[in-house]
Amino acid sequence: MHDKTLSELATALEAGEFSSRELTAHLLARIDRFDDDLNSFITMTPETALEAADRADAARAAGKAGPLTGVPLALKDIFCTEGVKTSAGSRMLDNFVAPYDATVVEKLAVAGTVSLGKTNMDEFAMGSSNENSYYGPVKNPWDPAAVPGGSSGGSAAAVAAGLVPAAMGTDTGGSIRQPAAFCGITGLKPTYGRVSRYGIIAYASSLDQAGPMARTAEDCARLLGAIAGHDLRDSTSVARGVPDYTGELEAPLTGLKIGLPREYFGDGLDPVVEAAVREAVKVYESLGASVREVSLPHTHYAIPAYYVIAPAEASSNLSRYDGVRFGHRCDNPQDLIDLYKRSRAEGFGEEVKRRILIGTHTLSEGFFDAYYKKAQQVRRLIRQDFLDAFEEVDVLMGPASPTPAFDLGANKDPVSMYLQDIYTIAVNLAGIPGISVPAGFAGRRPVGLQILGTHFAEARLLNVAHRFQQATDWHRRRPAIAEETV
Ligand SMILES: NC(=O)C[C@H](N)C(=O)O
Repeated sequence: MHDKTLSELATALEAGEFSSRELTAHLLARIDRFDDDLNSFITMTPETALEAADRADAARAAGKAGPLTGVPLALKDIFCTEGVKTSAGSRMLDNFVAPYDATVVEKLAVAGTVSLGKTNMDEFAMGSSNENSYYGPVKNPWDPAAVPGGSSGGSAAAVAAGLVPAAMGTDTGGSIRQPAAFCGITGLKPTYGRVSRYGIIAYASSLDQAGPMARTAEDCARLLGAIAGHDLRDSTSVARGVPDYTGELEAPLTGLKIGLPREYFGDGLDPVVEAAVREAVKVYESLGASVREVSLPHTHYAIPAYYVIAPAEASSNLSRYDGVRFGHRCDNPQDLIDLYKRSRAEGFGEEVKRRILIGTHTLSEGFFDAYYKKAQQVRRLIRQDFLDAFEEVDVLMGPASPTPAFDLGANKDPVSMYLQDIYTIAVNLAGIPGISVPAGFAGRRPVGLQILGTHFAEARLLNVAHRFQQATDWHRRRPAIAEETV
């Protein structure tokens, strides 16, 4: 069963080949068997999963099943789930049981999906390797010496290893697309405002966006349809109808105009990654697309602008963890200041502290204009680069990451880790959608092709990705662990 994609599982459930309970029990057994080593889950919820599976089977028997009824999945541990620990990968929230469901969680439950548990992640989504988790690093299912990417590394690894057909991630600067690329799966970051952020633990509120991670674009289309939409509880969610994202998957690509940003093929790009991306572009030409070079001239400002804006917003969002209301509280505080100081010193990890310090500094009096305001101005220029490019072409293509998955422990210096985000973070600054699809290998390690579209062009991106997956089989390749039986 675990060799099937989410869409294939939905069809099999509908045909009565097996029940949701059987499928759920099978995947829970796989997680039990393989995840001690992989470490892709922080919390498993087997009892509630089996109950949800039974409800799904009952709904189907009563003729009330929808397209996702009974389909198992997992949630990054950043989505609040009522009655379940929601840690954000941090010691600070190790004791936090969310009192309510995030909108995404609620919508997935209404759609009849079955959550198996909460996946590992970089602490508060800060990282590109999953090495910043309080719960330890996650291994890449393709190669245990490699990282799975981050921050949604647990979600990506769980899908690649065949523990779940899909998982939810969040992407502030690449956290869905880069781990998807490193683990050889498909990951979509929707337009900012497409999916409600209500109940998602906030990192950088003007950049955070949730999206699906699965094996195929078709699977992502089904899931996006279930989670997208306006939400009165998130004022940044956009009041705009949700199209049927599966409806346009098959549209032919004749006449599609592809732009290759010159800046995405420069220094620092691994030649094997570049070759895979260029091969993928040739596949598109054979499908009737035309290709031209374009320029996104402010690309090199994206990392500095992001690493001012994201820490600034994080320093403000993370000020709520004070040891008073919830989260980690130090033992025997002497007074209020001691309580704040020690609770925060003990609860946060190193990278989170670094970003709080940077963010607090850039927002402080005398520095705000020089850093934060300037970064916001640069952000506008970056957004304009994309809008100009989309006047000329329909989609942009390039690598999701400059290298394939790197070795655990290889990027100890924070700046070299930040440089990993070179091709993904401008997309968040601009608010546009992006998808990473499997496009080859560098040795055993997968390579991702990133496809970008203008605001709310998700249906087009999914169509472009789906057609590629009909013409190639990279997304069908599986690591040895996914072939192993329990
Ligand atoms: N959260 C993300 O999208 C990952 C990014 N590397 C960051 O650390 O901010």
